[in-house]
Amino acid sequence: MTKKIGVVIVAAGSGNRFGDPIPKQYHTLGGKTLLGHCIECFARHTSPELVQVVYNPAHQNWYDGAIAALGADITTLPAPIGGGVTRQQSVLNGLRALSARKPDIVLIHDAARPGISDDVITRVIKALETHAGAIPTLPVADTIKQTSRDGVITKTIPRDTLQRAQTPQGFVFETILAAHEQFEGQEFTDDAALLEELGLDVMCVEGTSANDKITKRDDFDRAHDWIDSTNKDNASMQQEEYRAGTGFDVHRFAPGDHCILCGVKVPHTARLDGHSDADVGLHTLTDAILGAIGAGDIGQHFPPSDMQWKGAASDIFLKHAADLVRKRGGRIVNVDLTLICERPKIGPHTKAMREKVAEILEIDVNRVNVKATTTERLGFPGREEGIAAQAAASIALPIG
Ligand SMILES: Nc1ccn([C@@H]2O[C@H](COP(=O)(O)OP(=O)(O)OP(=O)(O)O)[C@@H](O)[C@H]2O)c(=O)n1
Ligand SMILES: C[C@](O)(CO)[C@H](O)COP(=O)(O)O
Repeated sequence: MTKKIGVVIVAAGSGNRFGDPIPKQYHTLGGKTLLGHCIECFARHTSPELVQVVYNPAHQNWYDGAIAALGADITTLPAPIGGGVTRQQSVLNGLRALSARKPDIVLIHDAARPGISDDVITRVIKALETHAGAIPTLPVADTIKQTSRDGVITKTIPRDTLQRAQTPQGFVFETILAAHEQFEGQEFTDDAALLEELGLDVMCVEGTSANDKITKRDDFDRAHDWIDSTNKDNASMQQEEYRAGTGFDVHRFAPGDHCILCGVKVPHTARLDGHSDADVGLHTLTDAILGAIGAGDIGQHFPPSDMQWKGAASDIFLKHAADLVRKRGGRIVNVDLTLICERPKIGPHTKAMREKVAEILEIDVNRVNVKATTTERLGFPGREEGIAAQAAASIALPIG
């Protein structure tokens, strides 16, 4: 009898060791997020209806962007379920959500392992014909040392019986659900450990190095190598194309004591005048991003005639543009802004401005540049009648 295969992909982690504002599972390789690669691979072994993603609801925008970049056949993917504070709790939430769909077996996978292959999945499923659990592993290649807390070696551990555990970890569904329910709140670092605790056999099958977990930045570079080699063999792999957009804006000065520039309050002898908070920096960046995705300009999305934008904080406009990029499955590669004025002096504020823009766009601060120039006292900026700004944005969008 053909077994009904359920899948739980855990993607609710925050990627602290990866150290980027965007959680690692939402970083892209070859036009798709790490999570997207996993979803597509498992959907091939079962149907998308049986693939349950576990996520952090605070990551909704990133999640939507990840799904938007996938093929049309993924549209029947169930809504993601919220995770817990530990991987183990996230797995349990996923298993509970999946139980109504009554799978016979379940494969539990880390979204942080985008290099999962059909072969590894097939080996795990095959081993489940004779065992309650099966996991992919790789033998340990290095000599393993046990050390004291201060780093002095206390023992050399024979490595011939040691294996590195990967995912997907496959189980008879009812067995692993019952085990996770029983051990809820106790700490285990993988799912196989729960069956081990119950004295049940878990079989090891051969994993692959491409399936190693992305934990730190270096691991991500390694995964880039994997995707490059996969692309050569797989014409259907989705590719990215790069788009550029530019923006330009001017706001005049009016009586006041500070300007809002890139979301930062900059003390000055005048304020900038405008329908919103007149943040010339954020308006210009918004136009550059809208330009790169062919989405018109800020005035079309937020008409000056609309009173709801009167005095509005311009964060809203820039965030809207970034959301449009993510909804198309794209990502912001970098933005570069030049503020053009004699005064106020911008230099002392560029760090805070870059951080604020990065926060609004939800990208790394290294992808944001803010600089300033004068016009040598020529023209309206030179006469200190207002501030002009120009910006460029580079966006990667999936092709096809
Ligand atoms: N509360 C958690 C913690 C982790 N995970 C998922 O479990 C997998 C393996 O965890 P790990 O590599 O530790 O991911 P993070 O928890 O995101 O990373 P870190 O420990 O560095 O914060 C990842 O796909 C992660 O998203 C999860 O769903 N829920
Ligand atoms: C489940 C796992 O990926 C198997 O290697 C690993 O144990 C997850 O551990 P982490 O500490 O949450 O990265």
